[in-house]
Amino acid sequence: MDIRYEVSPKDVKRYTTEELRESFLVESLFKEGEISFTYSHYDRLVIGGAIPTKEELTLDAGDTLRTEHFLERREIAIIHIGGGKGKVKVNGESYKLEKRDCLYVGKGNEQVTLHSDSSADPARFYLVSATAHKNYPTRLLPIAEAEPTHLGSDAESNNRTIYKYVHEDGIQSCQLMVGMTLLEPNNMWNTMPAHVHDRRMEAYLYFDMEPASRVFHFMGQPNETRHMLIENEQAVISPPWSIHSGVGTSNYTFIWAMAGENYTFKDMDFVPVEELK
Ligand SMILES: O=C(O)C(=O)C[C@H](O)C(=O)CO
Ligand SMILES: [Zn+2]
Repeated sequence: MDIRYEVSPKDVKRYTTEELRESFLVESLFKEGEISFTYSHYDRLVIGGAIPTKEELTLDAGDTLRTEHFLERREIAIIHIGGGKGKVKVNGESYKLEKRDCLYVGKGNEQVTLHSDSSADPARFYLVSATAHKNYPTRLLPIAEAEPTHLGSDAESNNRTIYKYVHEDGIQSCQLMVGMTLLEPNNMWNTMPAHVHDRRMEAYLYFDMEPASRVFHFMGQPNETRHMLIENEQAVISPPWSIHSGVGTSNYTFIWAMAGENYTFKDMDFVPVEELK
């Protein structure tokens, strides 16, 4: 597993572009026939990408977790982000996923495998996992059943729809909160005005982008902002002390996931634009 350690905001003030990217950007999560994981020491969130082709792919604790199986002390959300139809089997029970559907699998499930219906058009799965203390039931939430919240405006170029999957009023979990935000065409900004939530870290996966499109992802303490250039299907680890906002050269979709102290989506400290530096 790719390991990312926590770093102090004091040190980040002096980071070069390369150092910022080494600490916070996950460049290649999606490889055919593999599951790739990145382990962040911020709240021990693990993010991953999987593209099963002919063979199924199995969630495996590897040497990093030092547990018998991946979900021995963890919970996971698996979101289908593109490609053909796929399936996730949990202890032999099969769940069908199409684009934007989310499956939550609780602590203690020993056997989790990922499958594509067609190896010529494989499914692309994003995985996000946090530590867990008890089992919550496995639950599939197809996008058609997820509740949309519309935010922003054309005037602010941030007309977008948020679908919450795993949260206090949705799929129940120990600490994982997960959702997806879609920007309307001609709308490029997410999460501006920006916010921090020192109680929770967050990870963003940007996708649905053309190969030549980029998102300028803004991070850092509100009075010391930095940015990183993000390509399609790349992820950002956002420390609890950092803003997480972006503007694209075109519209895009992103999956946000949080873990940490509280389980309150609305717990955000907004920063007026005039105060950003
Ligand atoms: O579009 C947005 O705004 C978001 O999706 C923001 C994230 O949900 C977030 O940062 C939650 O803390
Ligand atoms: Zn946030």
